[in-house]
Amino acid sequence: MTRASAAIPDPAAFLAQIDSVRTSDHPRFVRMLAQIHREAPRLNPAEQWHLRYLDAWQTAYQGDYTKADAQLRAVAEHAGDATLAARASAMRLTGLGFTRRYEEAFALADRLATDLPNIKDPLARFQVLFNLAQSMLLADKRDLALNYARMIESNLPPGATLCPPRSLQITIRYDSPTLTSSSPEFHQAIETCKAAGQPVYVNTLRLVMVDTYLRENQPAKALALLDRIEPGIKRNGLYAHIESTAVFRARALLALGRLADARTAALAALSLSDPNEISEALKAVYEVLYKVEKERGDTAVALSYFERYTVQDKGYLNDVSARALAYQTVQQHLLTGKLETEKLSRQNAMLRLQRALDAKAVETGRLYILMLLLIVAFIASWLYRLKRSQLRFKRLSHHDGLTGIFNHQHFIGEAARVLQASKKKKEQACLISIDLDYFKQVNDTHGHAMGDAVLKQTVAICQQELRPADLFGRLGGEEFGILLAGCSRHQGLEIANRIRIAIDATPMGHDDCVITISASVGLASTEVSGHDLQRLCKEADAALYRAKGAGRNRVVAHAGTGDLLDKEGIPVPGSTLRSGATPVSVAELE
Ligand SMILES: Nc1nc2c(ncn2[C@@H]2O[C@H](COP(=O)(O)OP(=O)(O)OP(=O)(O)O)[C@@H](O)[C@H]2O)c(=O)[nH]1
Repeated sequence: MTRASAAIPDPAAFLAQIDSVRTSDHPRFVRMLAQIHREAPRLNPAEQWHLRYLDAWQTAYQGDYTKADAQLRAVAEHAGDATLAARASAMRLTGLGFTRRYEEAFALADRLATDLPNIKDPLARFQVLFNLAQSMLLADKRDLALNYARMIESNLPPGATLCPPRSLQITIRYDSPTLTSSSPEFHQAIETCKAAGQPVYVNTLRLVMVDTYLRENQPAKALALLDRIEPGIKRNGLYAHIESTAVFRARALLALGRLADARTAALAALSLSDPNEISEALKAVYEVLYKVEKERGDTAVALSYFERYTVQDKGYLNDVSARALAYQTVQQHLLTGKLETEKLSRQNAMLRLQRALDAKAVETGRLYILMLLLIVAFIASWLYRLKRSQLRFKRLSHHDGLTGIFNHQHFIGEAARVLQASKKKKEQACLISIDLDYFKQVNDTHGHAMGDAVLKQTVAICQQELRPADLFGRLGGEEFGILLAGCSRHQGLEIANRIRIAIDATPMGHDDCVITISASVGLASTEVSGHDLQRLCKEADAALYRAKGAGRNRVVAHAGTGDLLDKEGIPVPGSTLRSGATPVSVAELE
């Protein structure tokens, strides 16, 4: 929608301008308001709400506080503009006071006071503070009202003058004995507002001055001042001022003894208000009428006015106590609310603490479980290592470090056990004793390392000829023992000779140094020697000794006739046991 044809080129600026002349030039305010209303359909939503606020303000200005309150509430709740909402709420405070909705007024005052730090717009802040001061005045909390007035004074919005806070301070001190018609601050406030071009404030202060003259029993001065200010008051059209002017005029005329004029003025004042309402103004009007009629001697009419006066007086007193009560009630509610909130927040804190404790307990529990698991894992790993080293030590204590086969001690122990079992099962077994020939020469010629390599390779060759059940051990330097379980003497001789041949035939040593070596073998069998290990050892050693003596590289079996093997390794009774080209002699033992 275009605004090219609009008479008001910038509605927002125009609205701001209307806003600024509300009290300084009220007739212009009314004219401008009517002007922008003609263009209302062209306004955007924000401008519409601003206009509605100004309409509400004017409604309150004219004295229709109930209607104004509904309008202001709509602005506060739906405008979606925090500043305008604060201003509308501030305006509502005064109207709620006038319509005697004191509890609502004080509750709203409290909300606004709490929200004050968030109200950043200087004009809105000014308006909130101003109306808060007035609501405190309503509750007869003059000290609080003065505090708000001073806050306004020390923090004026741009373009504002000292007029509003100064006149507010005078209003707050209204009725106080320290404020007289000659108090300099009174006159200074009037001058400040005059200089600021604020006729509404000037009139407020002058009306307070009129009332002060009346209280000081200076009715002539009061009347003179009223005569002077009445045209301006009528021009500005502020209902509260018009009503006060009429009432003060009646009071002044009565005090001057101008009974007929006083009566006329009082009836004029009465016509401005709803006679059934309770107000300070009506109370004053009925008092004037009662006194006028009494002076005139019309007792019946005087009595009827007196009755209305007492109703108003009582009503007014009730109203004062109602305000005080409402204030106390709101404070009590707020206090209860605060206590309730504190209680709730204490409970919340307790709950939070409890939750934190529970969480800590769970965490501690987890920590304990973790620690326990760690301890268990540590113990398990420690036991595992212990077992492993036990096994290693056991193995080391049972086996020969160089070749890995049983050491002498373990071999003897195991051999005794196997022989024992063989004896029980009535099985035969053979004990073979192997000794490498001229091994010293290997060490001397090729070094100790070469000797070790030969020993290991000899073991490997022997193992190829053995069965899993056979026992194999290193009995000394280059001497080995084999116990063949479940083995006849002939079988034993075959195995012994295969071992001898294999040793003799296998080149040993390193890559760069290869040698051949032979072994002499002695054999004892349970068939001849029985199952006693000691005897078997002794007789196998003796056979070995004989093999060495007979020229080495041969197998000699102890006793019996099948102890000699031919060159193919077939046992031949009485023949020589030898291999390859090496001439070997065989001795038949015993
Ligand atoms: N390299 C090495 N040599 C060993 C080991 N144990 C013993 N010997 C050596 O084996 C040699 C055994 O020599 P001797 O008892 O004289 O026997 P031999 O030289 O084999 O002669 P015969 O048995 O008579 O044929 C010694 O020189 C020992 O030092 C060992 O573990 N490693």
